[in-house]
Formats: sequence, C-alpha cells, structure tokens
Amino acid sequence: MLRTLPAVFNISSRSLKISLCTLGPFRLCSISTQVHRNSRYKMASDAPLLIQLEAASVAVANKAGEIVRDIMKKGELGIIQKTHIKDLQTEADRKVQMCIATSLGRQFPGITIIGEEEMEKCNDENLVYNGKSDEVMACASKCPDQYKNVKPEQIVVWIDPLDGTQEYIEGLLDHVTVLIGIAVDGQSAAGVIHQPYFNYNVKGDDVKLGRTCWGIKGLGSYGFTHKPLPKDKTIITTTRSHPTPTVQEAIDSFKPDEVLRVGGCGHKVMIVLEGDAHVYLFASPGCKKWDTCGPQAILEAVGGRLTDIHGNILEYHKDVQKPNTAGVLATFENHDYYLKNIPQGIRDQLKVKL
Ligand SMILES: Nc1ncnc2c1ncn2[C@@H]1O[C@H](COP(=O)(O)O)[C@@H](O)[C@H]1OP(=O)(O)O
Ligand SMILES: [Mg+2]
Ligand SMILES: [Mg+2]
Ligand SMILES: [Mg+2]
Repeated sequence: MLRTLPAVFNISSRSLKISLCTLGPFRLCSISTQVHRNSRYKMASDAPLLIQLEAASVAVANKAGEIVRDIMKKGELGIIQKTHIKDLQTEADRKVQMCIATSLGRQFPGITIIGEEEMEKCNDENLVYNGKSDEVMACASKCPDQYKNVKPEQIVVWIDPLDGTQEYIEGLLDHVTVLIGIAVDGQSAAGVIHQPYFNYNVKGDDVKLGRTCWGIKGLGSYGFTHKPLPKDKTIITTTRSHPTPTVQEAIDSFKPDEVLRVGGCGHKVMIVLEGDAHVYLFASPGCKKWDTCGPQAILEAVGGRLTDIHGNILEYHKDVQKPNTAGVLATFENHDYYLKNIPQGIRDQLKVKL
C-alpha cells in the first residue's frame, strides 16, 4: 500500500483533479472527470452556500454511517497499516472518504476538500449522494452574517471518514465517528459528527441506530443535549489507543477524580459536549486537522473552545501543517482555567508548527 499523505482535492469548474502527495517522489495524479455542473447547485434554493454545504454534509454523513455498519456486518474490514502499527486503515475508511469527497465535490465545484485517506477515482456511483438535510436547510434564514456570502474558494472541507479506526477494528463501535469540518478563510466554521453506532447496545424496537450532531458558529449546535458538569470533581477524557508519557504527565498535572480513556477525537468532543467530562486533553501531536475542524465548530457554536495546549486557535487553510503538533485541549467552559494548569514542561515538549 502506497504510504501517502492526505490527498488534496481541488475541484476546478470543469474537471475534478486529485493531486496525491506521497511520501516518495511527488506524484500528481490528476483524474479528470466531468464534474456535473450540478443544475441543482445552480438552481438550488437561494440558501447561502455554507448552509447548503452543511446540509449536504449532514446528509452524506448519515449515508456514510450506513457504509460503516455494512462493512462491519460483512466482516471484511480490509485492514492495512499506514505509517505505523497504530495507524491503520480499513475498507470503511477508504469507502466513506470516497463517498463524502465525491458527493460534496460534485455538488460544490470550487471548494477544496482534504481527506485523511488517499483518494481513488470513484468506482461506484452508488457512493455518490446529493441529498441535503431539511433540518439544516430550515436554518437558512438564520445564517450568521459572516457566512452569508461565503464563496467556494474560501472553503476547505476536512474529512475524517472514520475517526477511531483502532476502536472500530477492536469492536468498540460506539467510539467511532464520521467527521466533516468546514473551514472558511482558514477558520473552523461548521461541522458534523456522525456516530454510526449511537444506541447500538440499547434494546428496543423503536431505538434509532446512529446519530448526527451538527453546528455552525454563530448559529448553534444540534443533535445532543448538554447536562451541567459536576462542580465537586474533575473528569478528564483522553486517548485509549495512543498514550505517551507526556499525555499521562499532562493528565496527572490536573489531579483528576476520573479519567475516561476512549477512542476517537470526535467521540471525546461529544463527551465534553454532553457534559460527561470537564476537559478533553491530548498532549500529543497525533491528532490531525481533519480530527478537530468539525468538532471544534460544534463545540464553539455552544460557547466551548478547542485549542492547542498553548491556547492557540487552530488554522484550517489548505496549506496548513496537517498534524496538530501542539496537542488538543477542548472544554465546554472554563477553558483558561485548564490552560493555566498545563505545566510549562509539557508545553515545552509540544511546539507549534504551522
Ligand atoms: N499516533 C497516532 N497515529 C495515528 N493517528 C492518531 C494518532 N494519535 C491520534 N490519532 C488520530 O486521532 C484520533 C484521536 O486519537 P485517540 O483515539 O487516540 O484519542 C484517533 O482516533 C486517530 O484518528 P483516526 O482513528 O481517524 O486515524
Ligand atoms: Mg487514521
Ligand atoms: Mg481521526
Ligand atoms: Mg480517520
């Protein structure tokens, strides 16, 4: 398997060019496909582009959840190793990325799409989906002023087709999420966290499997409920499958009453959003921009924050360094209190590389 860096998907007006950067000599693989001048896109309601893109992202994330469940049901995960033993990829990672990237790329020519996995030419039109969430489209009139006139060239869509691959492989299915982040002028603006296995171990005929949470900064976040955090203790959520001594040292510095060790960036941000942990702390460069762009928008749309461990706002323009080299700190409230708590020794170990 070619070990690749993320593909950058630039969709020009008439053809779809996929440039793949590999660890070896740079390989430009351009696949020209007639991009449907999507009449629906042209004649679409006069909802702002950002609203339409978020609506399409919610809809395609639900479709992606079906793919994730179908592949698990079939049991042929097609696991391969990327850069190291804890950096795996399955057929679900590959297929979901193709589904989301192709579906959004065809509907919204001119946007930039960056995915975690390598892109191959779409070989199955059943993967292409151009629905839009009614719930999101109904918010068109409430689109925040700063996003009303956003143009395609201002947008970068960050796709983590399957966050929590390690846990998916190990069968910890409720740790798995599908993440879509929408950045405008390099700043996280909107996001989708889809949980394909939400409720999967709840019995009952009318139990709905799967859940999609979404949010737009300046508008709000939907699909979950937040309960007040306990005042008499500190609960931290952090990695279960990528621990390092620095990650542990940072956690110890908070003297937590409880540590929830679970997989997935999206899953841990959901834990913070729902009020089950005061802080998500990952003092490691392991997370990438596709892990954080979407969850950050949803969190910030309800007053939370997601920064690196120095408190810097993460950048999401198309040329940004993909790894979040200075870690992740996410809170629903009191972000500065937790930031101040991180020892200088930890900060010195995790430098920002833009
Ligand atoms: N060392 C690493 N190598 C590869 N991916 C990592 C690493 N650390 C974190 N990640 C990515 O960040 C996510 C959050 O980390 P964790 O689950 O350990 O809390 C992981 O699910 C994984 O995303 P992905 O599963 O999409 O590859
Ligand atoms: Mg991965
Ligand atoms: Mg991920
Ligand atoms: Mg992933």
